[in-house]
Amino acid sequence: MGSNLAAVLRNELAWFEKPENSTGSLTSRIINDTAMVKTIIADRMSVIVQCISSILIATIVSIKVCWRMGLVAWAVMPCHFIGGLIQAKSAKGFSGDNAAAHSELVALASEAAANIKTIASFCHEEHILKKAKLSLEIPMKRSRRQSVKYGIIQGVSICLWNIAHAVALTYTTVLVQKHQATFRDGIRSYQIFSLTVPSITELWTLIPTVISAITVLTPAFETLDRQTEIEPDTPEDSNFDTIKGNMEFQSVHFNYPSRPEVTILNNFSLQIEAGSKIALVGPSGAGKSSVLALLLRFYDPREGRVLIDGKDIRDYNLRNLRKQIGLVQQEPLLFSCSIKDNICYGNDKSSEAEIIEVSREANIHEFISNLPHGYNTMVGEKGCQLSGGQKQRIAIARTLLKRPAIMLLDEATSALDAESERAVVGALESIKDNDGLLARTTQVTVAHRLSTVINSDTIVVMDKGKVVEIGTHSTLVAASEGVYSRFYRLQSFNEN
Ligand SMILES: Nc1ncnc2c1ncn2[C@@H]1O[C@H](COP(=O)(O)OP(=O)(O)OP(=O)(O)O)[C@@H](O)[C@H]1O
Repeated sequence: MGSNLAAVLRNELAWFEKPENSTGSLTSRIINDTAMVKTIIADRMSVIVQCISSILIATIVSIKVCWRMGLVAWAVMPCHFIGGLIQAKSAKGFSGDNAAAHSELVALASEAAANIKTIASFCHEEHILKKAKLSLEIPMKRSRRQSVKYGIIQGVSICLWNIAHAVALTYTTVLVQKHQATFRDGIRSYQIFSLTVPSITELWTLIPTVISAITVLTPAFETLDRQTEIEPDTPEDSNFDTIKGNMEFQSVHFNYPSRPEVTILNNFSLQIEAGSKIALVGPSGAGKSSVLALLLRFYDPREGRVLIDGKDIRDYNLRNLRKQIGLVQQEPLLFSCSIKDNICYGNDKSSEAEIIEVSREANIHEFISNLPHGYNTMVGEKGCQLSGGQKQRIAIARTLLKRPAIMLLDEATSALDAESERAVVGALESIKDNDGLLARTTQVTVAHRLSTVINSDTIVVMDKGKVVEIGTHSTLVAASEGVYSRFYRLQSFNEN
C-alpha cells in the first residue's frame, strides 16, 4: 500500500490529468489492489502450500502401499490439469471486468461527493444515479454471460475429475483381479488417492484466482514501474544554495500534454529581477496561470527554457527548488485538520509565535482568535467550514510561513473584501525571504482586479500566450489605445 501510494505521488502533474488517473479511479485502484494483494499473499498462498504438501505426502504413501496405484494417481493428473486450465482461462476475463466496473463506479461516487453542492443546486441526483446504473449495465450483461460460461466450464472440469476417479477405481479392480495387489492395499491406495483429490481440485481452483488477481494487479505493477517524466529527486543536490529569485523565460513554447494541439505559450519571453514585484494581467485563457505552473515545473515547456538565477529549471533538484517557492491559488484547498496544522503544513517545526505572526500578516489572526477552539478549530473536508476569503487568508499564512524566495499568487486575494485585500497585499509587499537576504521576496501576481496590481514594479499584459504590453501602471495607463488602459477604464467605470 505504502509503495503503491509513493509510486502514485511521484508522478508528474500531467499524469494526474489523464482520465484513467482521476481521483476516484486512483482511490478504487489503491483499495482494490491492496485487498487483492492481501488475498493472494495472506490467504491463497498458504492454502496453495498446504495443498502441494498434502499431494506430495499422499503420493509417497500411496506409492509405498501399492506403487502401481501411486503411478495411476499421477497418470490421471492431466485430467485435473486440463480441468484447472479451462477454469483459469475462463476466470481471467471475469475478475478484470468486475474491477473495471467497480473503478468506474467509485470514480463517479467520489466526483459526486466532491461536487455535492453543484449537484444539489441543479437537482442532478437522479442523473448521477442513472449514470451509475449505466456504468454497471455493460459489465453486468458481460458478467451474466460469463457466469453461464463459467458454470458450463465448471461442469466440464468436474466431469474430467470424475473420469479420473473412475479410471483409478477401475484400475484398482483390475489389479486385485490380476493378484498384483491385495484387496486391502488396493482399497487403501485408492482411498489415499481419493483423499488427495480435494487438494488437487482446490489447487486448480486457486490457481485461476491467482491468475485473475495478477490481471487485476497489472495496472498496479504498471504504476509501480512507471518512470515519472519530471523526476523530483535528480540531480541530487546536497549543496543547494538558496535562490535569489531572478527568473527568465527564453522563447518558451508550451502546450499541456493532455491537449497537445493547443499552443498555450507562444514564443513567450520575460525577465523578472530578484526582489521585484511582477503582475500578470490579461483576458481569461491568456496563459497567466500556465506561466506560474512552468515556474514550479509542474510541466516542462515544449521549446525554450525557463531559468532561475540563470540556471535552467531542469537542472535543479526539484524538491529543493519548490521548497523555496510559495504558491497561493484562487481556490486553495485546505486539509481536513485544524487551522494550526493547515498553516504549519510543510513547516512542522514552526513555533506558535511564528504561526501567529504570519496569521496577522494574512489578516486572519483576529478571526481565528475569536473561534471557540482558536487555532485548534477543525476546518472540515477541503476547509468546507470556512468562507472562500478565510480559506484564502489561511493559505496565504501557510505560504508566508515558508518565507519563500519566490512567491506566486494566482488570484490569491480575489475572494477578499477591498479592505482585507489592501491589508494582505500590503503585508505581502513587505515580506522577506527565509534568510532575510533580499529586501523583499520576488513576487509574481496573477490578478484580474487591477487594484491588486497597481503598485507592482512591472505589469505584464498577456494575450493568447504572448506578452502584448509591459510597463508600470502609469506608463501603461498613459498609452490610451493600449489593452491595459482599456481594461483599467472598464474596471474604473464599473467601480464608479
Ligand atoms: N491542465 C490543463 N490541461 C489542458 N489545458 C489547460 C489546462 N490548464 C489550462 N488549460 C488551458 O490553457 C489555457 C490557458 O490557461 P491559463 O489558466 O494559463 O489562463 P489564465 O490566463 O490564467 O486564465 P484565467 O484568467 O481564466 O485564470 C486555457 O485555454 C485553458 O483552457
